[in-house]
Amino acid sequence: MCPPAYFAVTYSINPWMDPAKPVDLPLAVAQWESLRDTYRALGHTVEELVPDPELPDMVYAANGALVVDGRVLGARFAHPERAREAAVHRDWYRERGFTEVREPEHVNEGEGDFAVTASWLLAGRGFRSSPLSHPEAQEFFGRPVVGLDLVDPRFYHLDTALCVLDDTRDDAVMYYPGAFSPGSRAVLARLFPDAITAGEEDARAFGLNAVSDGRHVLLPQEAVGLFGPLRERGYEPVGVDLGELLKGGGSVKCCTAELRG
Ligand SMILES: CN(C)C(=N)NCCC[C@H](N)C(=O)O
Repeated sequence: MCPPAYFAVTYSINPWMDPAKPVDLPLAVAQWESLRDTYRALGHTVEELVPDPELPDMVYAANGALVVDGRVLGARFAHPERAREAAVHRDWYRERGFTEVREPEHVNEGEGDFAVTASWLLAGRGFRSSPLSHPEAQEFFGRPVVGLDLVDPRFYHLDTALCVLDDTRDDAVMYYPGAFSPGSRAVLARLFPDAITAGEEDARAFGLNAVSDGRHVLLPQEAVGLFGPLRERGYEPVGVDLGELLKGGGSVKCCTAELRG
């Protein structure tokens, strides 16, 4: 995770960002710290990246890379405003002893557009990551990639529309069908017949931008419609308030890069 010490909305690269709407920075920091402390209270280790004053979107750490089995596919950002973040992440992994760190050829925004299930890498395209990043990831990780077309600009990254609930025992996900093309919706229905499907209101509250450890699911507290279906499937929803971070177009998952292996 990366503390939002310099978080601000000074440009607009997604429909949620409005530079005219002020950000309450102390509140953003408090909300972020509460998320970090919740992870720690649940027994997870949290590492912190050092924020850069010139990179206001760095708080969305999930965009910096995809890590699977200890192999790191770095990011290449679609917008110049975020381009310099990619090297910060790659350097962090190298300094931490990760030896397989790849600087990608094609645009990919890390876990923003890649989700890891037990069987596949799900990969979003349409707004940010290049379709060419999909075969690049498949080759690098040796895992089958399932490409999914995003069609609603409000849900510009895969992780704004789909959350993996369990990536070990089975392929459990929740998603918002309206974010995907008809063909991709059919693929999701075929791969995940038992998925939780979210309505538009919970999707707009960024309820799919959640993090699951296989038991607890941390998600925006406003996504109330997802709490019941999660409990029915044996998960424990943990609502968090990240209202200030939503002004940049991200929530729980965007703030959390997962280190797998
Ligand atoms: C899933 N993740 C990581 C995200 N959706 N990231 C949020 C990025 C927000 C940033 N202002 C941007 O537009 O790039």
